[in-house]
Amino acid sequence: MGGPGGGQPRSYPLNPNDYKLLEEVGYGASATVFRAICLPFNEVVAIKCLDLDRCNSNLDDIRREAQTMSLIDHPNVIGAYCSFVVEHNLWVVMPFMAEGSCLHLMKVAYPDGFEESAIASILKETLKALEYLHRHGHIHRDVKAGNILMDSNGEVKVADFGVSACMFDTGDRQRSRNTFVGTPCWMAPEVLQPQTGYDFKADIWSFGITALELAHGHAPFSKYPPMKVLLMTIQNAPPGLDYDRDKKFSKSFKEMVAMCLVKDQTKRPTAEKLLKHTFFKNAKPPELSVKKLFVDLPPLWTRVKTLQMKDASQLALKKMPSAEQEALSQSQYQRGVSAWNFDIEDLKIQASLVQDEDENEIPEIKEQADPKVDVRIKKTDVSASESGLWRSRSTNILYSDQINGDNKGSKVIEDDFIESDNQTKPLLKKSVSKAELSVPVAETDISAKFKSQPNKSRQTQSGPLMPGLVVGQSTLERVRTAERSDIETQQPVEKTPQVRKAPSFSGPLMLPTRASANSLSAPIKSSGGFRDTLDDKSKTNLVQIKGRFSVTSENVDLVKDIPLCTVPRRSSQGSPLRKSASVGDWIFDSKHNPNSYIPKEMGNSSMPASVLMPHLQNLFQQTSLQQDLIVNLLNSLQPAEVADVPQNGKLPPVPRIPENNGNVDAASTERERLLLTKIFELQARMSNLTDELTAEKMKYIQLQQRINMISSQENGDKREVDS
Ligand SMILES: Nc1ncnc2c1ncn2[C@@H]1O[C@H](COP(=O)(O)OP(=O)(O)OP(=O)(O)O)[C@@H](O)[C@H]1O
Repeated sequence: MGGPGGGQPRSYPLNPNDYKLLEEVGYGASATVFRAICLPFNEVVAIKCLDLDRCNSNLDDIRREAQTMSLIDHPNVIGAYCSFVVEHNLWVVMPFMAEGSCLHLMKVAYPDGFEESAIASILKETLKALEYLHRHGHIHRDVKAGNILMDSNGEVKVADFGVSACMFDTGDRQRSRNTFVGTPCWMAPEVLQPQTGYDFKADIWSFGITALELAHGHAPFSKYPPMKVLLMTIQNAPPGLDYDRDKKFSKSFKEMVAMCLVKDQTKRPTAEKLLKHTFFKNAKPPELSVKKLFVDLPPLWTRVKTLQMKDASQLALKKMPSAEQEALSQSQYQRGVSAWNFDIEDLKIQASLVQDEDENEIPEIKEQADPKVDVRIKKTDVSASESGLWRSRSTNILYSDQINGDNKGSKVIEDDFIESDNQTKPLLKKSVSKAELSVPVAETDISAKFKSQPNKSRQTQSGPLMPGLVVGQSTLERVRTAERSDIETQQPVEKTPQVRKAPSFSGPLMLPTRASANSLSAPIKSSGGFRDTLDDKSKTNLVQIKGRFSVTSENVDLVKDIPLCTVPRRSSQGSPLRKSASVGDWIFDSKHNPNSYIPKEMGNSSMPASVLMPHLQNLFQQTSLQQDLIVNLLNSLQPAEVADVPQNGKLPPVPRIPENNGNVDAASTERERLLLTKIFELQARMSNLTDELTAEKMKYIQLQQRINMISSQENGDKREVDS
């Protein structure tokens, strides 16, 4: 059978000299995509150049990934013809999609979105791809207009499934992804909530968001900072097509979007079911409705260049953010979101601190238009077996056990894949030897040229390398570099041709400490798909892994901030905790610290009730609040850990999370102990206060009795005097 997208199978050369790189046609967090010619076949292809320097995986891992990639074969999922290593880059050769991504197209020619007939066709093709992926146990997890590619005949393919995620999720890619443009607008609520777990229905949510993106030209909430978006996704009603504002769209379109954007994932339809919706039944073939979108447009590379220039000039005009904004941004990013590693309560606190100048406005800023609000929170770790699967025509191999989710050893099955339109057929046929699986490493002239050009040498951190041989490469500083952070927008535009500047990570969006990456392309499991290795830096900050999520030391900072041995004295106005749903309102005044401010006279039973009462009330209030705090702290732990918390004040053994295989126990011990110690302190404090309160209540009752006695005595005396 054919390669990706059908056609005759043929082995694409694995030597970079057999390809001529032409224009740059796209760029992502980790890669630059070029139009290229495969010289022996005289065929136009796309080559995605991924910088391996930013990948923590060794070559074996990469090789394994490349093998796994070869699973995918569907007309609506972009596959790879072959892949090979060129020095410190992985080149992935794939079909060239001449019209680029829907996002690019909207940015260039349809800022307010496409018309419904085009949307229906694009979405239908996308949904077919999702149905295929889900049926084979994979979640795309990055469905969005930027990952839907179109060819000039109207063909639609979903991209970015796999290699980039799996290659870069364990290390610097995290940093690059988190400082790169993008917002969490597409993420389903359950994905944002560590406790809930998620499955392939998360893609259906993202699909619904993508529908809105195609309808409006931008994703909902795209004008807001990421933390705000996260909170809005969790707390607000789901976005949708408005019956008044979106009059031009049909009822069935609105209905379809509403079905996808249901917060309860179990109530969302499967891709298969959704395909049967009237909206898709009536969709025209893409060659009729999509093809016409490109009429009169310049070629893709010209559009990409125009976009880069436009974005560059916008950035130049953009005001520098104030010092406060920068500080806030820095704090948000450092403490709130670390890739997928965040604590939702911390996030809420951080989000609540974001200025809300125009919260009620309809979001207008286009996706990726404002670098200040951009952060990518998405794919992180992808283990080999979980990764996206790109076909490698050079090997045409896949592992049956990978398909079946069986991890026992790699039984190799060979050759071509069965076209998946017939959804019931198995993916594979024959078998070949494992020895044939290796991804060749090309030691070539190009490698030498890369090495020999000092200004084109490898970049530090996240900047993908710009191969020196690229023809027609942009002469502008890559806008994407400038887009990555506010601080980067302040840097002068680099005019030097063919030199890619290493992106700065020192700006407001810098994430100096980051916990591990998490799997995003895991085979479908509702939760617990986590795992992978942690980079060194993250290990030191990792406190705990909760399902797929890690809690970093940043996450517990707020807990740490809470005074435990002394009653907190934060005012409701000044405390960063005051808006937190989890911590409650710290309304105490220092005057009411029970330790130091219970009047000595309290011990005196002759104290009048009117004096005693306010103190008792205050004590009671404090105790309740502290109880709340303890409950919240306990809630922030996994149930198993809560069960482990001893009642005798001794530290429990550090909880072991099954997924981490003990790898991070050592790293988490310190923080966990700290947290637990503080919980015990709070418990002890609460118990003391409860005792005090009980004692005071007793005194109060005694006082009342004495007052009653005295007053009845007085009344008796008075009556005697009167008589
Ligand atoms: N086969 C292709 N043909 C034409 N253009 C492509 C092709 N593949 C990718 N592109 C363009 O390059 C861009 C970046 O590609 P891709 O999304 O795969 O990179 P990435 O680094 O994985 O991005 P991301 O940051 O979304 O993870 C795409 O948005 C698209 O515009």
